[in-house]
Amino acid sequence: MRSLTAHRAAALALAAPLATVEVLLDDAGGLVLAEDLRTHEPLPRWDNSAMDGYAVRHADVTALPVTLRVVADLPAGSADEPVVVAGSAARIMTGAPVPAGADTIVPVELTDAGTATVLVRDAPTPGTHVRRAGEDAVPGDVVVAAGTLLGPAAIAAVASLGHATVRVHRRPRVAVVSTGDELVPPGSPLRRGQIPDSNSWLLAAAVREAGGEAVRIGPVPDDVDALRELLLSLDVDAIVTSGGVSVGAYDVVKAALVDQPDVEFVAVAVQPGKPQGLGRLPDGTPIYTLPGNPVSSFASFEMFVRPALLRMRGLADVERRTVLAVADDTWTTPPGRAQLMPVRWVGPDRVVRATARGSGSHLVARLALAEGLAVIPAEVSQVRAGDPITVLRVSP
Ligand SMILES: Nc1nc2c(c(=O)[nH]1)N[C@H]1C(S)=C(S)[C@@H](COP(=O)(O)OP(=O)(O)OC[C@H]3O[C@@H](n4cnc5c(N)ncnc54)[C@H](O)[C@@H]3O)O[C@H]1N2
Ligand code: MOO
Repeated sequence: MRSLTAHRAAALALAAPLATVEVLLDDAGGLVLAEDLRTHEPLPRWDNSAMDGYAVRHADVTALPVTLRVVADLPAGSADEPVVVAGSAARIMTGAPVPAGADTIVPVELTDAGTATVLVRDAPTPGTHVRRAGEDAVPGDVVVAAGTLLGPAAIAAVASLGHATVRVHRRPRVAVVSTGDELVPPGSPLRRGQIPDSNSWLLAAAVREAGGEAVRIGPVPDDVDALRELLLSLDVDAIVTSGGVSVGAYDVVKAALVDQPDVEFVAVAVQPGKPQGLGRLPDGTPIYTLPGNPVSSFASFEMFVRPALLRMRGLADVERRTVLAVADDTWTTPPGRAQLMPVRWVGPDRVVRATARGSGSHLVARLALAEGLAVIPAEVSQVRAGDPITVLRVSP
């Protein structure tokens, strides 16, 4: 059996950052920047006021109180260029350029708020409340680096540089194909033996949550030739299938792809998720064939597909944040296989199994309780209450 780590590496190796496109800033959220954005100007661009008040020469406000002549009125956005000479002040609002001659801002609260003259009752130390040009960034600084996920803060930084568009990696378009003659779309009546297809919905939602665009196909019947034709006709960046990869008489995905030279089927030392396939179709499209049991599909997507999609988006860090938690529960794990146990939090750092039935790969209803996936190494045979365990956080 192949180790969990080795199969993760093989899955990731199939992925590369996708081509880049220029998008409007309004459409950039959640995409990954494809180029370093440097500033050519100091940021802030000029010294400006941090307070509504008066721009003064500090030498004029050492003996207090003092009355100064108001020589200008400077709202934010003012293009005026007054000069503050001895005995004068400029009324100034937060964000307006500090006029020549002035070196200190006196907040309005320390004055009589006059407009022709101003009585300054108290004053801060020299230079106070002046936001200096270049204190955020200086010309040549990389402000937003290639590979940055464009969240609200990064988009603000891009906008502050004055860019209306950005070059980003395309989102992966991912086809999700669920297979199995027993499956019908949710909402359809069920005859004996049939169940609703939940995996194509699970995987499509997981693709979207990983920042991809999902093309949900299915459920498709166990027809080897039709499935092969379908898989080879898809024009997408990656394909994820569910079901049909173990050793059953009707394992359609395996049968449809067994002749593909660049697709391999392996047993991975992990529970759930043992039977796996991956590789490339003749046109180079990466394909991940996940086992059909719903918890296996969930855990396999998390382990093998999600990191690959993140890499296609242009991210360098493709790992989930892990939490070192304490088990508040006791369970056994399969010998010689890593275990991926759905867990939920019962305290800030304490977790229990999402369901007392554990990591059974068919427990799709109780999967809804999972907030994390505990990764128990293959060499551990039992988790006891109080043991430290590593948990991937799969919900916010
Ligand atoms: N003799 C053996 N049998 C099995 C082995 C084995 O090593 N030897 N491995 C078991 C393990 S582990 C897994 S995992 C499953 C994987 O099987 P497949 O990937 O071939 O999946 P199917 O047989 O198609 O389905 C398994 C199970 O999951 C249900 N299913 C499938 N697709 C969906 C879907 N879209 N939505 C909801 N549920 C789905 C399906 O009805 C089956 O109950 O094989 C074991 N067997
Ligand atoms: O590996 Mo299967 O995914 O245990 O049920």
